[in-house]
Amino acid sequence: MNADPLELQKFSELAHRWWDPTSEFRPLHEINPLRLEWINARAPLAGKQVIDIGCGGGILSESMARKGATVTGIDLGEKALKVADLHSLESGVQVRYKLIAAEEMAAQEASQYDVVTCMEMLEHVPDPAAIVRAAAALVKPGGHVFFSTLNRNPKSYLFAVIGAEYILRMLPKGTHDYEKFITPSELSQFIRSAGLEVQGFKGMGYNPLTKIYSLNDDTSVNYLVAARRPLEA
Ligand SMILES: C[S@@+](CC[C@H](N)C(=O)[O-])C[C@H]1O[C@@H](n2cnc3c(N)ncnc32)[C@H](O)[C@@H]1O
Repeated sequence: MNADPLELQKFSELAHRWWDPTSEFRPLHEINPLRLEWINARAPLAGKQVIDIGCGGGILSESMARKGATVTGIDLGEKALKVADLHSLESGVQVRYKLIAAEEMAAQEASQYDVVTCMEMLEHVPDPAAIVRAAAALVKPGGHVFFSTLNRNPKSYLFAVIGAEYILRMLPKGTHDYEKFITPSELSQFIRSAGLEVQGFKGMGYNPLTKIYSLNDDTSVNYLVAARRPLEA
């Protein structure tokens, strides 16, 4: 199984606070409108079949469903999925949540999705390239795949680990393991090896003075990447 039990446990222990915008999940709540609009601008979501890999409590999944997509969210965290299901019941926003590995879902539902998203998840798995391959298998020819993760360099260590976990205390200590961060060139290689085309990168920055996140062209810490499965000849 391509999963680290300790990583899953970390998110499980906090799962009941997933939808509390002042909790450890505050950064996900704050970046969500930015990533949602970025995705929706590249792949208008209304009417699309979407799968969200590593969906957690469903912050992105629900927001994509609100845009009119039919969304499936998958994760290996049982508690997070329970929270996601409960929240969907409360909000009335329908999402199909499933406890299943991305690789297994890819074997069951290959080429079924117009859009595949996998945000803030690759840096928590032992074999991120296998998740990228699963995403490539799930998307239809011509469909879109979006990833976000953390770059690996001294600046990202300083900002994403020391800054976010120890100085600003935005995230619990130990949330991120620097060794698992992925450079844009490594991720590009995973994407191309999986048969997808890289469409573009976007950086995401945080200003600790204004406490505001924004999208920019600086991919040195947090970044997103858009990819596409070529139309078959
Ligand atoms: C930082 S959270 C991101 C949640 C969501 N993608 C978002 O951005 O709002 C990471 C998620 O990845 C999930 N995860 C970690 N390892 C996984 C694996 N091997 N397969 C599926 N999900 C995994 C965790 O359970 C958690 O829900």
